[in-house]
Amino acid sequence: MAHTFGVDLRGIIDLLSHHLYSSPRVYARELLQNAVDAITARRALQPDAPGEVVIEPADSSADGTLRISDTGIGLTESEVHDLLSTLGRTSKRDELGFARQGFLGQFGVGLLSAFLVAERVRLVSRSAKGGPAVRWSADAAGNYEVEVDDSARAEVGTTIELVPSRDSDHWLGRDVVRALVAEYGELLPVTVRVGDEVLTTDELPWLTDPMGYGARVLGLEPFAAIPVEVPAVGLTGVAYVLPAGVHPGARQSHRVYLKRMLVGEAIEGLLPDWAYFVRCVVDTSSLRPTASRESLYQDETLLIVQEELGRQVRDWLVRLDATDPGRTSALMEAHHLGIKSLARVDEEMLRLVERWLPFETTDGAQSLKQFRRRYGSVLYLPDVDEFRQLAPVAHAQGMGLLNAGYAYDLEVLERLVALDGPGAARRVAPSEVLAALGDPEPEVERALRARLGDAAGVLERHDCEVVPRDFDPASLPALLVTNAEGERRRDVEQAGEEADDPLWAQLLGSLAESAPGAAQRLVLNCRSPLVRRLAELTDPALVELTVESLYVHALLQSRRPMRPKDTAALNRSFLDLLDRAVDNR
Ligand SMILES: Nc1ncnc2c1ncn2[C@@H]1O[C@H](COP(=O)(O)OP(=O)(O)OP(=O)(O)O)[C@@H](O)[C@H]1O
Repeated sequence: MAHTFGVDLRGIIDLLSHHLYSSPRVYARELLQNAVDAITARRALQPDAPGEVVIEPADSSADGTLRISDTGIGLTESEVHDLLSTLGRTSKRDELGFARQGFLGQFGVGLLSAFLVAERVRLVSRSAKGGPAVRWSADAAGNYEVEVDDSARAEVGTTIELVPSRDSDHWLGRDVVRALVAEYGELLPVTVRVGDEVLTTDELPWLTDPMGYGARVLGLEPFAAIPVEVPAVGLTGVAYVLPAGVHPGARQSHRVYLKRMLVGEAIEGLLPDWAYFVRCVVDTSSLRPTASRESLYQDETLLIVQEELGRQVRDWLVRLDATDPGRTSALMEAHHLGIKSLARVDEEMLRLVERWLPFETTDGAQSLKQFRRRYGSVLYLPDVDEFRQLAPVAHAQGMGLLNAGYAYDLEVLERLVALDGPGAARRVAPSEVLAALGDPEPEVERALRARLGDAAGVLERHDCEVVPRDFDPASLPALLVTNAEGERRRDVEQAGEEADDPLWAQLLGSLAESAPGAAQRLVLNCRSPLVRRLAELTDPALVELTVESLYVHALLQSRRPMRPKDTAALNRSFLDLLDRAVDNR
């Protein structure tokens, strides 16, 4: 024997309220949507039919119920039985089950959302197709009654009445209803009134005053408003470029209308990730909403839209560059991360970055283009600290260096090389910068080396070898340079010192020993008066103290993290120097 499923309506309402919709507030949207759809259906039969929705909030009606009336197509008695009393039944799908063009609804569950705030829903309707007026009344337990009553209503259309459930009065009061209708329905193509107040506007506000509207919905003055459209999905709107201060990790949140009904104001996925500094406001006729109607279905079509909108923003950037260079440079500075990330794969964006984006260089902030013009090729260091350490030295020798230590810098420069050839940019090793430094006067070097015998213990303790050189600025006495291998060895050594397990410490120790030569080079500047005086010292203890102090100072300058051994050296040398200074008074 065949049976049909029994459905527990309370269970379904609980499911909707707790798991599908984010808040009972959606009841207002669902009722509005049904009213607008009914008007759309009627206009298909009678193009000149009136189109108006009127809402009477519960606190202004005599019996404390909320009423929403429309001049839509209405329902016949058999439609009431068929559509209102069967879950999932809808008039908005065709025989094949596809959502019908022009309608907002499609699932056949929206009316149930009325039970999120009402204990009883009553409907009175007269169909444009003829037949007597009907009444339908249902409670949240799933009991309903239908009654033909031709005197119930004279005009074609429908009135729905909600009897508030316990603790839900505030959802049906004027202030909340007004706010909800304005939020969801402001742009609907029919007149919607709450009491006497019309809440809909005829024009799309982003067409009449794009910047003003942007400031209103974003809460800040946009940098620019770019008109966008994707005709294939009936999408039109504006992409707002935000002013400085958006975090690249910020979630995208776009304001999306579907057939002029608000889906949400924090919809994701409308633009590619790189465009994190752009917020869209769009209306679309055919992107798919999820069943809660609070977000968009992440399907192939949305991906195509994402790509197309990304392209339009990018084209705008290129056009801006041609027409308003000042603004382009301001924009680049505000949103360089997103634009750089796009430049990795897009040649025109790369050229924009090359022309406009300021990089830190030994000649101050400069664009790649300026820098190339001056030096021919871009010599860069891929590490911010290394750059900061070597920049003053390189600059004093007339060598141009660029800091490529920030996100996407390396990839941008590699792409520049791929397009313009190997001469465009090249990574330099710190040793190359050192090679550009001059040799010291032989007698100064000889005297210095003779003194350094007294500091052998200190140098060994810090795995450091001294290289005397002659360079500007003379005020900089020492420079500490590490190679990657040396850095690794320092790490292994430190791990060995901290390891509890002796076997592990031994293994780490043997790894550290395997690399030949000292891990660090302390480049002493023989032009510095301090280093010259070091060469003339006679007290071995003072030589040791001076070398260790120079080492610690150079380490601090290099901004590398201090290890426990380094902190101990800093304390020791500082206190010893202080001691001597006080003694010499
Ligand atoms: N105001 C109204 N005027 C005329 N018919 C209505 C009205 N409200 C609801 N209906 C009918 O009841 C059906 C069920 O409505 P319901 O809101 O549950 O689902 P839907 O609008 O079809 O889809 P969705 O779940 O996506 O909202 C509708 O398809 C429509 O035929």
